[in-house]
Amino acid sequence: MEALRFEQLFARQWRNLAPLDLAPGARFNVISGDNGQGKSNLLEALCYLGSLQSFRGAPAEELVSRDADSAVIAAKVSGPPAPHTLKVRVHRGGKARELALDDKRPRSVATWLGVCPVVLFHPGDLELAQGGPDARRALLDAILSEMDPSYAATLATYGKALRSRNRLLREEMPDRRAITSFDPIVASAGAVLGRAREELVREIAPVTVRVAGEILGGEIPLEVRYVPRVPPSEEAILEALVRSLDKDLARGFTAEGPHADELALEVHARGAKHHASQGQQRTLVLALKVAELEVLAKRIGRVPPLLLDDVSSELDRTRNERFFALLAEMGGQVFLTTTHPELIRLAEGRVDWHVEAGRVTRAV
Ligand SMILES: Nc1ncnc2c1ncn2[C@@H]1O[C@H](COP(=O)(O)OP(=O)(O)OP(=O)(O)O)[C@@H](O)[C@H]1O
Repeated sequence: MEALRFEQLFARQWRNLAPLDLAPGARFNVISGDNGQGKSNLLEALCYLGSLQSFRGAPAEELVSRDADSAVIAAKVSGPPAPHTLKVRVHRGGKARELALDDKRPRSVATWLGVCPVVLFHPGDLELAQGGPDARRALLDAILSEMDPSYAATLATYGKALRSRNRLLREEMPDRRAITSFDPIVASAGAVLGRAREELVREIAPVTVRVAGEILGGEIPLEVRYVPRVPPSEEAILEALVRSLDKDLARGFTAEGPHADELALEVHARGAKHHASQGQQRTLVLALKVAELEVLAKRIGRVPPLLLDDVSSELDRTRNERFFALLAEMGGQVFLTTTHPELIRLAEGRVDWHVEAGRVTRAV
């Protein structure tokens, strides 16, 4: 399968980066440097070009260099069906960002997002194994929204209806009729979300288990399952909403529906949060990201770039080596940041970059 690749990256006034104009390697780009030098800022620029979001949740204000009013990042992207150029200008002070796709305003944000989707791992993703179900649901929703803009629209419809229903549940004199008027929309949108998530988990679960097994060097009894609160059918959700109305009124929120579904990650048949070692949790999260990459590649017919922030510090030496061996077998362009480039056991197709005080140079 062909890969989507960043062929040229340009940045001006982006965070602490000095003016940047570089031609990344087609396979592995190892970005090293001490703490606080700008490695993640570089990865954030690539991620923003692909997803129009900062993976640190930063507003535009923070992306612009402290002594500038606006920042520009741009890239040439190669890969089927055609090469493209992406250019974004973000401003300080609330002015809307400007997007140029092949030098023209894109027809929609969805058009832009379809050009070069990326898969990102950053240390905050450990929340997927160590935190509650919210982060895991959000991962499923993010993957599905990336693959299908209509999923994102259904998610927005569901969220809006749920918030309205919850607001009415909390009123001093709740109006049952008004509350239940939202049930059909919660049920129909909810069933679409639940079925799509169930299907996605059927695809990512075997990949996650296989990859985690490979990194851990053997079979561990690992399971990845979708556990819906209510079976994802319109009738079942509607029935559950009716059944729990009295309880919902007492608690002031809607208990039933896909907002309460779980993506269960289990080791030895117990939740990874409490029963997996830190190394196993990290492995599981990296394996989930590789699964995301594989599933996304299959759906869009191209391998998206993989961005790994500070991945070498997540695993011990042996597991690191196994992880990099696995990456070497997979196709596609990879960018990874590290403070210890010597720990990155990649021989072929490797280009090293060094970042110091925001200046990015080719390392030899
Ligand atoms: N808008 C901004 N303008 C100027 N400098 C900024 C801006 N935002 C962040 N920085 C600086 O960028 C640096 C952090 O860069 P970055 O997060 O990329 O570090 P890193 O090399 O990934 O480090 P670590 O290894 O610690 O993760 C800090 O020195 C910070 O002060």
